[in-house]
Amino acid sequence: MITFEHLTKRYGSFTALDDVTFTARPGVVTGFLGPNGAGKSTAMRVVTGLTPATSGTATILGRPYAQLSNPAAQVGTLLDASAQHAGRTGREILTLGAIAVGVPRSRVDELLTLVGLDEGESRRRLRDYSLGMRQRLGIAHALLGDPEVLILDEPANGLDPQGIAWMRELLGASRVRAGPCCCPRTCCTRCS
Ligand SMILES: Nc1ncnc2c1ncn2[C@@H]1O[C@H](COP(=O)(O)OP(=O)(O)OP(=O)(O)O)[C@@H](O)[C@H]1O
Repeated sequence: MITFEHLTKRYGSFTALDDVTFTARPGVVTGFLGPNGAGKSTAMRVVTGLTPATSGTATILGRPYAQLSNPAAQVGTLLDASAQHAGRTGREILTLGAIAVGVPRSRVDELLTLVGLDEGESRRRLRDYSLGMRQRLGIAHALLGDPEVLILDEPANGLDPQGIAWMRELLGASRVRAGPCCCPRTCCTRCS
């Protein structure tokens, strides 16, 4: 569960978040929608402790991120798929992550398979990855500790259609669809 209570974030005189209150419930995929500049990424940065709030609170599983007892097993984040050392290979990045959070190296192989980065691709450097490959690696990184909560900022950005379908499956989107689809297009994935 993620909870925002009266969260406000100001950059100087500019208000990026203004008194935001909501709860993202467990077992549900909660989409965070809004126009460019609405403050979506800012909210995710605040709840993951990367940016301090001006006022109000943001908690994960009832605690601020910094007070989580075992953060990797509690929350996985993908906020910027390119925010890794560009000279490291995908496998090196995941292996370093696995060491940092204390999970076995076998988890790296499991996740590389899960996200579809095969042996050849996992040995290429991040700077040579496409955006979609970076996203896949970032998702693997977020899943390292098998966390209870996932916070993903535009995770489908750069994924091909097959990748988007895979992402929907991964997030269990089919389990949380509410109501019948009213889309008149036969190509709509909700109708198929
Ligand atoms: N470090 C910063 N300093 C000043 N202003 C910032 C900073 N970070 C974000 N902002 C501003 O806060 C507002 C919200 O930005 P944010 O990146 O959270 O929006 P967003 O909803 O994620 O947008 P997008 O859909 O384009 O990704 C924007 O107007 C942005 O310019």
